[in-house]
Amino acid sequence: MSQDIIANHLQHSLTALERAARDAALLATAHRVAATIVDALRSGNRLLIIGNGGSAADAQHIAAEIMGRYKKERPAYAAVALTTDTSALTAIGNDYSFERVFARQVEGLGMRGDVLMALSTSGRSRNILAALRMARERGLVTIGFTGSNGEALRTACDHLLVVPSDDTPVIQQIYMAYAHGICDEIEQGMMREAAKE
Ligand SMILES: O=C(CO)[C@@H](O)[C@H](O)[C@H](O)[C@H](O)COP(=O)(O)O
Ligand SMILES: [Zn+2]
Repeated sequence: MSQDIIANHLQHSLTALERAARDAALLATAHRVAATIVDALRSGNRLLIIGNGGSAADAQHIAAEIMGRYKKERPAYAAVALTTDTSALTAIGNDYSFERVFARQVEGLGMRGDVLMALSTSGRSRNILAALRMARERGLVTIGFTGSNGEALRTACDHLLVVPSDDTPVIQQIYMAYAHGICDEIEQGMMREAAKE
């Protein structure tokens, strides 16, 4: 092992990313996730995305790819990160509890057929689990992105993408690599379907 902390991080990330890229089950889940989101968007439903910390930033990043554009010029698709409204987050956190910050927004905004995408490296964040339970109650499709210790999310999610790492930053990097691939597939899938109309 080299003394170079940054080089070590890159090497460790690369090894985990190579493992993730070769994982056929993971790739199959990612294709199902993209197809699920295309179905929902084409039906006029929305993609809601949640996460804490770095994953809150990732939630916003993914929503921006879908609402803005990934690579191609096309109409906007309905995606929103529930991590951005500081008034809602502080009011709900203050008046109820931090555990409710996403569940309450899912209760208010989520409609049957919408998709909730939950990013949690540990799979144990209580506000994420509470939001997934609320999503089920409201008839949303639930998608989880997590790391190898995130099996707690399994029963709460219709589709669970488990990245083969237990290191929080590396999990985030790999699920963003998958998320970019999924955004590409969503954009191409939506444009293909629109061209048939
Ligand atoms: O970005 C990082 C670490 O890389 C942190 O901000 C990290 O996201 C936070 O500790 C989160 O609270 C972790 O939550 P989760 O992924 O376990 O649900
Ligand atoms: Zn991070």
